[in-house]
This record gives sequence, C-alpha cells and structure tokens, in this order.
Amino acid sequence: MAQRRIPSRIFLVGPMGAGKTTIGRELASRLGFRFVDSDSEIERKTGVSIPWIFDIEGEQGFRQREAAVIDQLTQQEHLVLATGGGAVTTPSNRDALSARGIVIYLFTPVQVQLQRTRHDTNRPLLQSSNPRQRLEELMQQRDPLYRQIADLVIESSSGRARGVAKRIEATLEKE
Ligand SMILES: Nc1ncnc2c1ncn2[C@@H]1O[C@H](COP(=O)(O)OP(=O)(O)O)[C@@H](O)[C@H]1O
Ligand SMILES: O=C(O)C1=C[C@@H](OP(=O)(O)O)[C@@H](O)[C@H](O)C1
Ligand SMILES: [Mg+2]
Repeated sequence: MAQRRIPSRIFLVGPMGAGKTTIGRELASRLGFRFVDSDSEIERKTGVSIPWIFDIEGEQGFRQREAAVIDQLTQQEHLVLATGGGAVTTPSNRDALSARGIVIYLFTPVQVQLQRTRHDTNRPLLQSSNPRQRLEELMQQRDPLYRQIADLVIESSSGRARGVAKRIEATLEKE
C-alpha cells in the first residue's frame, strides 16, 4: 500500500484570528491525528481562563506557561498543534517548533483578523481602544518570526476553515 508522507507533527502558527484553532481541529480530524490547542491545554492544566492568567500573572507569566506546554506537546506524535499567536515571540518555542515538526504559517491580513476577533473578549491583547492598531503592530513584530520558522505559508483569509484544511492536506501530500 502506498505510504502517505504526511509528517507526524504539524504545528500551526500565525496571528490571532488566522484560524489556527478552527483549521487545526479540522485538519487533525481529516488526518486522523490528535488535535491540541496550546491555549486550551494551558486552561485545562491551570483550571482558569487565558484572560485570568494575563490578569494575575501578566503576559510574562502566560508566556512561561505557554513555553512549558509547547515543549511537552511538540514531542508528541500524530498531532496537530495550534499555537497561540504570540508563541513565536519566545525563542525556545521557535526552536522546538522548527526542530520537531512541520510548521505552517496561516497568513491572514489584519482586516480579516479584525473581523474575526472583533466580538471576542477572550484575547487580552485585543481588549484595547484600538484593536486594529494593536493587530498591525503585532503583525509587524511577528510576521518575520512566523516566516523564520515556517516550512509552508498558507493563506487562510478566504473560504471556510474546512476548505483551508483540505488545501493544507493536499499541499502536505504533494510535499
Ligand atoms: N476561513 C476561516 N478559517 C478559519 N477561521 C475562520 C474562517 N472563517 C471564519 N473563521 C472564524 O474566525 C474565528 C477565529 O478563528 P480561530 O480558529 O479562533 O483563530 P486563531 O486560533 O488563529 O486565533 C473563529 O470564530 C472562526 O470560526
Ligand atoms: O497573539 C497573542 O499573543 C495571543 C494569542 C491568543 O491565541 P490565538 O492566536 O489563538 O488567538 C492567546 O494565546 C493569547 O490571547 C495571546
Ligand atoms: Mg487559537
């Protein structure tokens, strides 16, 4: 039987609203892989929400928890991992992600990120008076980091999550 050469660890990176969580779940189900979201894993382990962690421990505290979870999860097999948008700002995360699996950057313009996140109160970094400016600043800082570790860049602003997941699967099968 022909072997599919799909890598056994698939890591999704990209900005808030790129669809990492939604597309990641869909992709994992298509591939028969386990899906884990680093934010959900932090919430499961701590028993509190991401905004709560930011409130009590600050962004730095959150980044430490995120790094511990990413170190653990990137060692598992047959896994699609959706990271949080800022995971790439921590050097040890960049190292673990790029060394241990295939990294897919879901690229989405700020305008679309804004539409997808505008009613959401679960992203502490966007609870600002000017979320557009915030997203633009973050994009400027982080886009080079996403690109630095990406094996593939996939545009995720158009179509439905299911369609993007299908496109990723087809691209991986061709690789
Ligand atoms: N094509 C699409 N791909 C992914 N998400 C989409 C798409 N269209 C709309 N969405 C919506 O955008 C929102 C943000 O997606 P999410 O997966 O939470 O992004 P991320 O984890 O990258 O921040 C969700 O409500 C999702 O349903
Ligand atoms: O961009 C960021 O720094 C963050 C993105 C969020 O994840 P999503 O990218 O899944 O929204 C979450 O990790 C936290 O609110 C911080
Ligand atoms: Mg997410």
